[in-house]
Amino acid sequence: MQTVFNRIAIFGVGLIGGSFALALKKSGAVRQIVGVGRSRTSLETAQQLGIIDHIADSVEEAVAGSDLIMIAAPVAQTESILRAIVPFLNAKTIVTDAGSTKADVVLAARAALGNKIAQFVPAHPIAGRELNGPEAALTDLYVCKKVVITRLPENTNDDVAAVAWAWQQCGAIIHQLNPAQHDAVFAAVSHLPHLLAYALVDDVARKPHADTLFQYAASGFRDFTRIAGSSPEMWRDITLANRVAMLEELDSYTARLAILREHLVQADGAAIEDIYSNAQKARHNWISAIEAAEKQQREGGD
Ligand SMILES: NC(=O)C1=CN([C@@H]2O[C@H](COP(=O)(O)OP(=O)(O)OC[C@H]3O[C@@H](n4cnc5c(N)ncnc54)[C@H](O)[C@@H]3O)[C@@H](O)[C@H]2O)C=CC1
Ligand SMILES: O=C(O)C(=O)Cc1ccc(O)cc1
Repeated sequence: MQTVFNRIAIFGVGLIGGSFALALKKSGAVRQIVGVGRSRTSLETAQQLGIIDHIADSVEEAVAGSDLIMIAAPVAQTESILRAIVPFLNAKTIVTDAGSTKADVVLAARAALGNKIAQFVPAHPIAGRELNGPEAALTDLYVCKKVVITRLPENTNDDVAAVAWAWQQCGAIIHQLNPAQHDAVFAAVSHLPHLLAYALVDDVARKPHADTLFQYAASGFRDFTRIAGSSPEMWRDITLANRVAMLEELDSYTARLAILREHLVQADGAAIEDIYSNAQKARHNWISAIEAAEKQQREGGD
């Protein structure tokens, strides 16, 4: 059984790092949280909001006295953050992350940490929203949400258990995948949908009559494009980091669109309805499965 963390350092105190901090504080799983970031103003906001107890004056100060380090910055920052950390890393300190992609993060960690790689336990909370920064952080963001740990062969069971325990204190449910499986899954159900939402809003916004279109856009457009309100920097990094898997999903989706387009050219209502019905049935089944799992979770079953 893991004991309470004495001190956790969070690199990137935004939505994800901030929500992790708030949830751990609420559960009593940590004594002190230290924030490190690239924007002083944002760290001061995090401190005023009670998310972090202290703003680190240096990476050395943040790292040397912490038993857990969480990296919750855009994924392309991972290698430079780890390179800054490594000279001060104690043998017992565990480093983890919350990045939305995993194969690139593991490569970055191997390059930066070298023979300290066993101390890095990669993870990804499957929870979030389209808002960013410490103001968007929520204490309950991770309650009943999945966290995927993509453990490395070098990780010890104790270190993986400690990271899992921290997320469980936030209310999360732990899953495990390998990094390639992880990136293939999230290319399909998270990364591609974000690209599509951005593309649709960009397309509409560039039309000469965009104002009229936005004036009449209703809740369907709002639902479909909510995630296009997300951080462009974060999603640029995810898109580039997972480009191979995303290209595969984009090709598959483009092929489906081409089929649908041909049915439209042919005014083939039966074929269009067949695709729509298949999608409607699959979505209903998916929602029912989620609701059943949530009910079981609420009722404490397993
Ligand atoms: N937004 C979401 O819904 C989810 C995001 N993630 C992942 O979590 C990570 C953080 O995302 P958010 O919290 O949403 O973004 P955010 O924009 O709310 O927070 C990121 C923070 O990192 C800081 N930062 C940037 N570069 C840094 C550096 N070199 N050193 C230290 N701090 C730095 C920024 O100033 C900002 O405060 C990303 O890797 C993202 O892929 C994972 C699950 C969900
Ligand atoms: O806003 C939403 O609905 C999301 O999809 C949040 C999200 C964004 C990135 C992730 O890696 C995981 C979850």
